[in-house]
Parts: sequence; C-alpha cells; structure tokens
Amino acid sequence: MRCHHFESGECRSCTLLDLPRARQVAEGRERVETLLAPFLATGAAWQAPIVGAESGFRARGKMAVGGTAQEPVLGLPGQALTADLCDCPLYPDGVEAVLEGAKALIRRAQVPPYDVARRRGELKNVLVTASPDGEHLLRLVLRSEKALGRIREHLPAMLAAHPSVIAVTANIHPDHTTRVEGEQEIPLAGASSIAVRTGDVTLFARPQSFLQTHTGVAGDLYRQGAAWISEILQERTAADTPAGEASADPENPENPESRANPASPAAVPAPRIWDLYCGLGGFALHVARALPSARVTGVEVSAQAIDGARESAAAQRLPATFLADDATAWAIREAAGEDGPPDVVVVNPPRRGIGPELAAWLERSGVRDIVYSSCNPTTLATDLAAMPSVRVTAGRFVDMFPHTEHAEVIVRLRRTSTT
Ligand SMILES: C[S@@+](CC[C@H](N)C(=O)[O-])C[C@H]1O[C@@H](n2cnc3c(N)ncnc32)[C@H](O)[C@@H]1O
Repeated sequence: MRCHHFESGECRSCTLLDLPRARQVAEGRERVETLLAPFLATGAAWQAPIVGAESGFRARGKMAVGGTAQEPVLGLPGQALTADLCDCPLYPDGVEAVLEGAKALIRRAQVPPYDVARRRGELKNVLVTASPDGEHLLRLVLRSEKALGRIREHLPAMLAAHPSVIAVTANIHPDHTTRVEGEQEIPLAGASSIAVRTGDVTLFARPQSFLQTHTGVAGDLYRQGAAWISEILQERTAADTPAGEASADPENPENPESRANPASPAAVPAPRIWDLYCGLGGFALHVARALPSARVTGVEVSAQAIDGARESAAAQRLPATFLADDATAWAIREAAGEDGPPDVVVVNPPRRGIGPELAAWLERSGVRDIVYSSCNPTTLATDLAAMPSVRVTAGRFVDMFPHTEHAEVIVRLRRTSTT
C-alpha cells in the first residue's frame, strides 16, 4: 500500500509500511508463535494466518480535531495535528467524503476545536463507523453541550449532502483525559445502530460499542471460532456415543432432534457455550448460527453493545442470549449455580487480557475447551501462564492491524491435566 502521508513523514501510525506485506505478516506471525511456544501442547501446530485487505478495511475512524472552527484539521489522536488525514488509505471508500462533510458542519456551526494544552474549545474528536454496504455512523465528541444548538441547526444540510450518514450522535466528554470519548451520548439524527455484515452474520454497531478494526478479517476470525467449537462438540458427541449406537443424526450431531429427544437413550443436554467479552456478539452469533441446538450466552460490560447483540440475534433469529455484566463476576457466579460450568468458553478480552481472577477460575473450573481470541499476545501469554492445566492445541495469527506491530491471535485451548 502506498500512502503519501507516510512517505512525507506526516503520519507514522502505520509503522511497518516500509516492509513488504508478506514480510509484515511473516514477521508478525513469527513474533506471536515464538512468544506462545512455551504453551503449545505436544504435537500442536500453527495454522495459516488470517489475512485480509491491506487498505480500505478500517471499520472505525477516530480523528482528533485541530486547527480552527474556520479551518478544521482532522488528524490522528496522539500525533501532531498539522496534516489533515481524511484521505487515509486505510478507510473504505466513502469515509473521506463523510469526514469532509463533518468539517463543513464544523465550519458552518462554528464549533471551535478543543485545544488540549490550553483546555479550551469544544470539539475533541470525530468518530466514523463504516459498514461494508457504504453506510456511516458519525459521532462528534464534545467537551460540553454548548455548541449543540448550532450543530443541530446545520445538521440537516450536512445530512442532505451525505445521505450515507444514517445516524449522528454527540458524545459529551468533559474530562481532560486521553480517553477518546465520554459516557454521555446524545442522539442527534437517524438510526440507533448501523448494520455491519461481518462473516456470516450482521452486527448492529452502536455508539459506545466495540467493533473489530478490520471487518473482513473479523468475519474470518468469528468463523474460525465457530468452526473449532463445532469440531469440539462433534468430538464430544462421538466420545459420548456408546460403540455401535449411532446418534439419531450422525451427519449432523448438532441437529436439535438428535440431541434433545428425551426418549433416546443417547439424549444429552444441549451444549452450553459462553462468549465472554462478547461485544456485539460476533463469536456468539456465529456459534448460534453454526450450532442452533447449543445454548449460547454472551456477556459484555457495555449495555450499548448488549443492545446491539440482542438486535442482531432478533433480526437474524439466532438463538443466543446476551447479558450486560462483568465477565469474571458473571462466570464465577453462574458456574456456581445449578447448571455449573459450560462446555466451551470463548474469551475475547480487551488488551489487558482476562486477568488473574478469571484465569484462576478457568484453571480450576474443569472446563475442557476454551477459545481465546486476543488483541495482545503478551497478556495472552501471562494468562496462559496462569492456567498451567490448559495448553494451545491450535492457533492462528490474525492480521487485524495491517502495517503495524499490533497482532490479534486466536488459540484453541484444551485441558491436558486436572488441577
Ligand atoms: C476486544 S473487545 C471484543 C468484543 C467482541 N468479542 C468482538 O469481537 O467485537 C473486548 C470487549 O470486552 C468488553 N469488556 C471490557 N471489560 C469487560 C468486563 N470487565 N466484563 C465484560 N466485558 C468487558 C469491552 O466493552 C469490549 O466490548
């Protein structure tokens, strides 16, 4: 990928852009595989990396605002706001036009950019979510509600010029912190969510809900998680079926009729799958789609993300339940209940990892199969060190963040010894 901002030195956020693409992936893969080598089960092998488009892939644009109300500059948070980066080649077609539309709105409504050093001004960030179908959700992060009246007045003209923008909100972020957004979200126009086709499902992204950076790669990541879980459950069904006694539907052991027929001597309870840190439900919805007889529960701390996940499940008639809660507290509480721990746990935590408490619970829980998708292999290694009874039986480097050293990795874990 060529980028004139990188070549001129205006933007260095794609730190590996000088490296040929194949080398970026090979070296990223090597780093991850070396780091996780101590946790591999005997005989386990890494599978081919998940790689997607190198440009036009970014589902989320986060722009910091500099310049003046008359001449706003949209750059990247944490970099000098000297060059306007609206034409960043990582964004899909259409995002640049929406960002230009946002700048026109800033000019017309005379919204002064927030000056971090002087703690003055109003507009901190402009956030765009782009769907693969060319729709956009636009969010303006403001220090206060002071400029809202003027923004509301000039918004209709902006929306008329940019019909791809199906929703606009204001996020109020009064604190002087490095966080990109605040707690309060004020709808200004349009829909409450944007439909983002991802893999085999549609996610309904909302303000304040996490969305994976690379929509194409995320789809393959979710498919991989669901495929491993299908394999795990098929192995279990085969192991649970007494020799010579075929399951009611050997071609499809997950067929509800073959699993839930109380008259059948081989009847077993529907498998239970937990998707912890589920966000908008990408893993849970893929599992529910692949294994309709499973009892799939997604847990996530963001109520907005849970609303989006429920919207997806309802719109696609997928049998998954979603709850807003702390993943660790919920898992420990739920496992102590009547049904006990689930058959398979999926975890996809933020960069800090699952942490010692959830790792300790997983270690002692007896859960045999875990799928761990991590956006920080270093904290994944720490979490694996805290779970000596489970080992990596399969893994894939996931190129979620092309041209950077950031890496996603998905691993399948299996209990190899009891604690
Ligand atoms: C890396 S994202 C993954 C989300 C989702 N699995 C996906 O693929 O989009 C991590 C998610 O964990 C959520 N989260 C952070 N802390 C949490 C906690 N203590 N309990 C539950 N969810 C949490 C975040 O809101 C975020 O949605």
